[in-house]
Amino acid sequence: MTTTLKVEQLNYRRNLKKILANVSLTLSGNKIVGLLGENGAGKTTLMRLIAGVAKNASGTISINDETDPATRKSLISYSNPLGGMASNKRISEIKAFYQQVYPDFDEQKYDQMISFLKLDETQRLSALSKGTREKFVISLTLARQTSVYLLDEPFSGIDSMSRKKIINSIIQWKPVDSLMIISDHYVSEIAPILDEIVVIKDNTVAVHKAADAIREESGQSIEDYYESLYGEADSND
Ligand SMILES: Nc1ncnc2c1ncn2[C@@H]1O[C@H](COP(=O)(O)OP(=O)(O)OP(=O)(O)O)[C@@H](O)[C@H]1O
Repeated sequence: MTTTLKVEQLNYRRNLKKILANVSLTLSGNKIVGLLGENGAGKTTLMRLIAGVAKNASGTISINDETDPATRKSLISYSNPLGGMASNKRISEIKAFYQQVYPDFDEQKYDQMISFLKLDETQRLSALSKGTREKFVISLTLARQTSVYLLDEPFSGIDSMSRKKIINSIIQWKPVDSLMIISDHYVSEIAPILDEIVVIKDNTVAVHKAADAIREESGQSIEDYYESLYGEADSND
């Protein structure tokens, strides 16, 4: 079944500060969507709201017309940064925990990924470098077989060679008919795998376009187009 994620009239404040306003977005089909925006634009917040980790927003979020938060959660694999895990836990123990909690966890796929990413399962969380920890989070997130994947800056600490390797492999790890949303500041690196672009600017969705349409209509690369949104006068927004 093709996945449809619908966000309607989402408004979210934190400590009285407006973070997201009137966010409406429909993403549908077997796609990889780039979620772009400056630091503090609200990308993580939007992912956390979609994933049901952040609460108390007004508006509705549905996946395949399912709005119930618990059902929605079961359809989403979110790249949780493992902040709640005890740092003395080994990779193998955290994987076992994921397997227990998520019936959709595909062990074979996980094994393929940790071998591809050369992770040592005996290492403790506290001993992992930033990049290695991110590789582990990517493996855990993509090992689940879900309708929606939310990858929040998954490669920020990963060295450039591994990053390219992972980006090139994401298409084969992503289940057919699933929807994947990736936020990243390395726009030129992820651009080749993106089907659509969503830009969060001034607390809302400023752009939602197909990547090919951007290239054809503007004659620019995704990165140049994205940067041009900030170079021009705000009267264009
Ligand atoms: N725990 C928090 N308490 C108060 N405000 C917060 C908190 N976390 C985020 N915010 C605010 O919410 C806004 C959006 O932050 P968010 O982390 O969603 O941005 P982002 O687009 O993901 O940024 P980045 O690219 O730097 O990761 C920012 O103004 C930020 O200051």
